This record gives sequence, C-alpha cells and structure tokens, in this order.
Amino acid sequence: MEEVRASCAWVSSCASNVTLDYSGIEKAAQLMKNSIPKVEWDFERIHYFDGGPLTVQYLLVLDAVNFCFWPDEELSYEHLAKGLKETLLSDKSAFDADRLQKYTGPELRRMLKWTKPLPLENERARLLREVGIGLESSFDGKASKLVDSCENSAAKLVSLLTSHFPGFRDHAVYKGRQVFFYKRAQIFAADLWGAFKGRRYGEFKDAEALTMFADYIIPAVLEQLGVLRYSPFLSNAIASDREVACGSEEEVEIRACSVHAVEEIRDSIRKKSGKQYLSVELDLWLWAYGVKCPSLQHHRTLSMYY
Ligand SMILES: Nc1nc2c(c(CN[C@H]3C=C[C@H](O)[C@@H]3O)cn2[C@@H]2O[C@H](COP(=O)(O)O)[C@@H](O)[C@H]2O)c(=O)[nH]1
Repeated sequence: MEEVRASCAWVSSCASNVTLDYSGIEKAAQLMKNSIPKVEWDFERIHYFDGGPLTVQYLLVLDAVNFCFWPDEELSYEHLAKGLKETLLSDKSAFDADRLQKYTGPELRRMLKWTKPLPLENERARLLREVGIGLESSFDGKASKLVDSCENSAAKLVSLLTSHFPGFRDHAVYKGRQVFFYKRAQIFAADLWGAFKGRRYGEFKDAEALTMFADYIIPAVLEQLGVLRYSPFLSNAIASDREVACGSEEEVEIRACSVHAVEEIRDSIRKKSGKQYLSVELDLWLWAYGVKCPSLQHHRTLSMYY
C-alpha cells in the first residue's frame, strides 16, 4: 500500500482540477479528533455473517462486484449486500467456486431481485466467474484459504488478490506514471477486519497499512467538508451530472487527492491529540456520513473499480 500512498501523494502535488485545502483539513481533524464515533461494521444490518469461512466467501463475492451503483437511481450498495446475503441464506453452496464460474448477468440480477438490468451487469458476472476460476485454481475454491495464506498481513492480502484476480488491479495512468488505488482489494481486507472484529480471518498485524477506499461517496463528503476544492470545470461537471471519463486527469485527481487528504487528516489528528486512528476508521466514518446524506452530489464515472 506504500505504492498507493506515494502515487496518490504525487498526483496531489501536481493536480490542477482538485486541490487539498489545508485549513479544511485542520477543521476536519479538529471535528474528528475528540469524537470520531465508533461506527460499527454492518451498522446497516445488511450483511451475511456466520463467524466462519462462508462469511469470507460472501465478502469476496461482495467486493468483487462492489462498484458503480449510481447509473440506476434506485440501486445502492445495500441492495447488493442484502441480495447476496439472501442468496446465501437460501442456498449455502451458491458461492462455491464451480457455481461462481457459471453466473450470467441476468442470474446476478435475479439474486438481487432487481427487475431492470444492473449497471455493468455483464462485467459484474464476468468478475464473479473470474473469482470462481481464481479460487478453484489456486485456493481449493475457498476464499478462506486465500486469507489464510496472507499470514495476517493486510498488505499481503491485497497483493495476493491483485496477483490472482486481475479485476482487483485498480490503477490508472496519470501524466505517464502509474497510480494505484486498489479500492476493492483494500475494502475486502477492511470488511474482514470489521466483520471479524480484528480476530480470526480479520486479524491483521498491519491494518494501519490500508488507505481509504477511493469510491465516489467519500470525495463528495471531503468536498462538502471543505477538505477538497474542485476547479470550476469539475464543479460544473458534477453539478450537472456530466460524466467524468474513467482514466481522465480529473477522475484520477479526485481519487488520488481523496486518498492523500485522508492521510493528511489522520496525521493532523495524531499531531493535535496523539490519537492514532487507522485510515480505515476514518473511511468508515466518512462513508457512513456520506450515505446518510442523499443530497450529496458525487462525480459520475463508469468504472468497474468503484
Ligand atoms: N470508501 C468506502 N466506499 C464504500 C464502502 C462501502 C461499504 N462498506 C461496508 C463496510 C462497513 C459497512 O457495513 C459497509 O457495508 C461501499 N462503498 C462504496 O460506496 C459506493 C456506493 O454508494 P451508493 O451508490 O450510495 O450505494 C460504491 O462506490 C461502493 O463501492 C466503504 O466502507 N468505504
């Protein structure tokens, strides 16, 4: 994850559409330093959890397709989590590696009890098949084996995921250089950590290595808090729901500056109060704040990464 931190800090230093406002960072750090409320993982009560390996399988499937809900006004992450949970409750073998390899877009749609095609539906089904194939060929079909082989290191888990499952290789090229985000790979580690409360499959000796997860909710929260400032061009694009092209400089800057801003808020809280939060804790607080705020306008990029 050092690559994520370093490449995002670099983008932030030469960005022209997004800037970090250091007075906003100080204010956010001040706001969060005494009272970052502990946000419970699954505060929404939407997830499957049985305390064992099937939960790990569920989380990997969930995070393989945890992206891009906004093109459908009514669809949200909650429908995905609940739909996959219901699927598993009625059929414990639904996410076995051999079954994952066969799913089609319309089948995934039925799991979510959705009547319209899902955004990027066929891409989502392809990613499920990729997970099934990767699990079968390298981990006896079990996501829990993948987690066992990371030796309690979140960094190693992200690295294993990205090497075995190409769909998790979330990166971009900016001014000729490679920039790393690994949003869904990191969120999988964080989901394990949250679900298992830092124990068993969620025990990581390096949870502090994880950065925030560069999605489309947190940048909007950071902008509202005055931590990020957008250029008039970008503000207009967001205000008028104009798509921000995947891989464009604006898009890479939004994501990279968000990662870097959360690192800066974390450092500022530590300097002010000595409290050492994890970026994951700040992420969950910001995300929970963002999803409760329906008026928040976020950037719209069609992407299978977030
Ligand atoms: N940075 C960050 N982004 C996150 C999550 C989560 C879910 N985390 C679980 C962990 C604990 C809780 O129990 C949650 O269930 C989803 N997302 C992203 O949000 C977007 C969906 O938004 P909307 O269209 O409004 O549903 C989409 O890009 C999705 O990938 C997170 O934690 N951090």
